Amino acid sequence: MEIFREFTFEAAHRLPQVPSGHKCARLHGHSYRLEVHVQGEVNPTPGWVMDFADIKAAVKPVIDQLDHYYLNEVPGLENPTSENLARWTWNELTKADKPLPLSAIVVRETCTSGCVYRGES
Ligand SMILES: Nc1nc2c(c(=O)[nH]1)N=C([C@H](O)[C@H](O)COP(=O)(O)OP(=O)(O)OP(=O)(O)O)CN2
Ligand SMILES: [Zn+2]
Repeated sequence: MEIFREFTFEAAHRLPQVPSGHKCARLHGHSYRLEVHVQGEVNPTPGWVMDFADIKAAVKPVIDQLDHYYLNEVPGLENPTSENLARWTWNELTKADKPLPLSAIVVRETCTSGCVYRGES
């Protein structure tokens, strides 16, 4: 079964590789929403795949690197598209001592735009 927890953070960015005149080349900000999806068997005793609190604890160091930062200055996020942010988040989470069994990372920049990353290269 797959479970997820949603996180929010505020951050500024600009997209340095967009064509000349594109609005996203200008500095602007988003109230980002980040979903971390985890997959596993349901342990019958607690009745859950994993405690949501354990997902929150694992993701906190990642959110701490993003919230109220200028994403272009975060190492590895020099071109902070949703796609690159999703892949970067996945890579950060898999570097942990006890990595989460990730199944997807969802990044939403706005209410209507976002990206789903499932670990593909
Ligand atoms: N594939 C991607 N396309 C775009 C990305 C991205 O990360 N991946 N990012 C942007 C910009 O960051 C932009 O701020 C968000 O784009 P958009 O959905 O166009 O946002 P708006 O709120 O400005 O949309 P409107 O409905 O047109 O007002 C752009 N593209
Ligand atoms: Zn943007």
